[in-house]
Amino acid sequence: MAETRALRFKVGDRVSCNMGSEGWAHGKVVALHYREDHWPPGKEAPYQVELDPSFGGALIYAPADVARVIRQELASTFSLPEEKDARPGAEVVEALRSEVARLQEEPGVLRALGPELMAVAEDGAELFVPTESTGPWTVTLVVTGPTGTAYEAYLRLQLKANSAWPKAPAEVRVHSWIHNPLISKEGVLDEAALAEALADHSDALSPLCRTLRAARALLSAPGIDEEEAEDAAESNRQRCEVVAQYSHLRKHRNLFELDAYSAETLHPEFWKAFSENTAEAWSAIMTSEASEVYSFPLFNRDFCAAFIEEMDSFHGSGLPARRPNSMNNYGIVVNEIGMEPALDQLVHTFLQPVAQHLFRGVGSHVDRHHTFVVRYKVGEDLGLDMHTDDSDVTFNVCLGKDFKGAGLQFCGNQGAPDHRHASLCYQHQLGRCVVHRGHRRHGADDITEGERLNLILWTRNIEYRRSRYWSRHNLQSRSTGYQRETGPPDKVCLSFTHDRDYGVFKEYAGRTKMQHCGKGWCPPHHAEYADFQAEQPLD
Ligand SMILES: O=C(O)CCC(=O)C(=O)O
Ligand SMILES: [Fe+2]
Repeated sequence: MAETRALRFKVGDRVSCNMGSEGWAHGKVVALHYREDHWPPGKEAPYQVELDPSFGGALIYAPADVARVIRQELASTFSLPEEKDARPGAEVVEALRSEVARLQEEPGVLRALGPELMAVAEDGAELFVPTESTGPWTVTLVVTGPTGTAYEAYLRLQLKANSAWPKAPAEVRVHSWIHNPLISKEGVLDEAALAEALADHSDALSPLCRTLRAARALLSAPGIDEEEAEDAAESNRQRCEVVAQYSHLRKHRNLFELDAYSAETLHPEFWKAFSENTAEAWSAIMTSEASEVYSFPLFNRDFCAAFIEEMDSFHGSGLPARRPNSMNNYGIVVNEIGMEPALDQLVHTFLQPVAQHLFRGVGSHVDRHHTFVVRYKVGEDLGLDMHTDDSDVTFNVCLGKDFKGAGLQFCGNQGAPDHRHASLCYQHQLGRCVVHRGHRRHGADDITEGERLNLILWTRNIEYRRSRYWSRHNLQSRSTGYQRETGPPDKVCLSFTHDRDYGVFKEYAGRTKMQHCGKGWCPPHHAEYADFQAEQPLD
């Protein structure tokens, strides 16, 4: 018989279960060593869990006793501790400040910044503006991972502490896009695993230092599921390998450096607004293109040309590139070729204030960013089907080259009655950035001449995603998140990938009919407009 390990929970314990794309659902353990009749002999699940009525009340089972699958119930919010544990804000700030100063001495720490009061935080359902007395605060760390492991390279971490610090441990967010089974899709290091790891480090260390050591140790821990941990480490190793190999082939070394973005590379108007950093200065460089779509000058000409040369050089190197998404065959995820430190600076220093100015709340805080270059050319990818981005705020900068066509079509917000109605056709301009919410339906018209490269930054805000606002626009809430459409869609807003009525209004191009006809899901049945007609699937 296989060796049995003690289970972490007992009957009656409150737990949170990982429901995949639907997030975490709360409930209580109702049975241990659970089995279903049709399971082969020997198969069992460690726990049966009854979900709370607010999560549907179903009986489910947890397939593994690991923190990624089932963990102690999460507090409803991490921003504000229980009242009895809260300390005066000034004390917490002082404690964090002196710990940050000491962290600079810690091996592997390249930079330690903060504490900084968060510009926005969630209290479980709502977003609120923290104050110096409530917190929470963040400390940002740029570190190298554990030496000799697949996580050795540059890492950007953000520690979020509330006013019960250090009694309440910090939440650790890994902004770098590394593969690790203990890091959630949004980049949060598993809370239960962190609590266990903290216990392994001496409490004589300062609490921040202890948190950092525990976090680093966890990244390279074999994990409970060794195979998964090894797969993640391998994919990380491959990424580091590409970064290392390309580091010898870089054409413009400055594009990869921490201070790549400066008065020399940014557009002078942008630099002026950034230096002044007032609402008036930002407003002065913004063009309102349509409701919630803005554009502004970001890069200067020479910088765009250098960026393009770098992309051409990477393509020419023959090194493997990870593609940004399934719709894009020629794009490159630039974080994975070694540009991450530079792009972190672009996002967190320069684009964050823009997002805050344009989209207060959702744009007030940025965690991870997924950044890539897309390339369109006659004979290659021509355009991009209508879609929404898995981002909260998207920045899209045109790098060149010369081209015709390729308008960026905007429709409505996902799930809104007018989400398939046209609102804007934006024409890209060299060095100019268009910025919009990720849930806005948009797509790129085909290029008719030349070649186009754009730098796209998808930014995410965990605070926003934990609040009630997120589920309204969340891709997964197709059942509830869609309101009835007001009428038939505009042709330009149709998506051959997603829509059920594409073929009713438009001819499919080439092979897309075989791939997509009759396979769409949009609009969901309850949101169909009057006299809706779905296309006929192919036989
Ligand atoms: O090609 C463009 O300008 C749009 C690209 C885009 O929307 C995306 O990659 O998400
Ligand atoms: Fe997009």
